[in-house]
Amino acid sequence: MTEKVLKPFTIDFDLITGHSETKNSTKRPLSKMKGMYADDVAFESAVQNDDQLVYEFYELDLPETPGNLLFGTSIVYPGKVGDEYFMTKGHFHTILDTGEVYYCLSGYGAMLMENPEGDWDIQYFSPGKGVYVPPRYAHRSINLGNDPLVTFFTFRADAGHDYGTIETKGYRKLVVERDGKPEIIDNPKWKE
Ligand SMILES: O=P(O)(O)OC[C@H]1O[C@](O)(CO)[C@@H](O)[C@@H]1O
Ligand SMILES: [Fe+2]
Repeated sequence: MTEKVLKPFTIDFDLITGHSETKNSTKRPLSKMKGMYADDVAFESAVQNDDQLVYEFYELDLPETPGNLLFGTSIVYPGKVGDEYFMTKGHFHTILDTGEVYYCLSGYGAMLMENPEGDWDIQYFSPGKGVYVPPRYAHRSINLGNDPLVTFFTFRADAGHDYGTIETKGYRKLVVERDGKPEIIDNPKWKE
């Protein structure tokens, strides 16, 4: 079978909201994030209450081959579960040796990263900041502000997503609000 030749194309993403008027986003409400927040009681009551939309992202339907790049915007809404800020699930890439670039369009937040060797890091997003996620690092965007955190991302199209590791082990660190400010703490649920 011959591969379809991909033609150049252009897509719109709003610089503030991150939304496209021509594409559909994938939506993750709280109920899709069971077990990911430290406070299970606060989580269950928030799901029962209004099951808020935590984040959504645009990922284009491109062939997942090594030469292609997946790209789009990610929008994490402001909010908390207990004292833990709204965040994405986070993932490793199935091809672990994959880097990814994020560029912040609007809002304020952070990218929390950790690798299988036990190193972890946090980099902060504000408009105009580009964050590099090196190969081997799981990554999770966290909204630390009062407005949506909007980023543009791109990575190799064949990288794949590995959620299993994060779902079973969690992240080593959490970002919670203490005295009105973000603080990084050890995740009480983290398993070696
Ligand atoms: O995989 P998660 O943590 O649900 O977040 C999805 C985000 O990650 C990406 O896969 C980019 O790494 C985007 O498609 C999207 O912004
Ligand atoms: Fe990624």
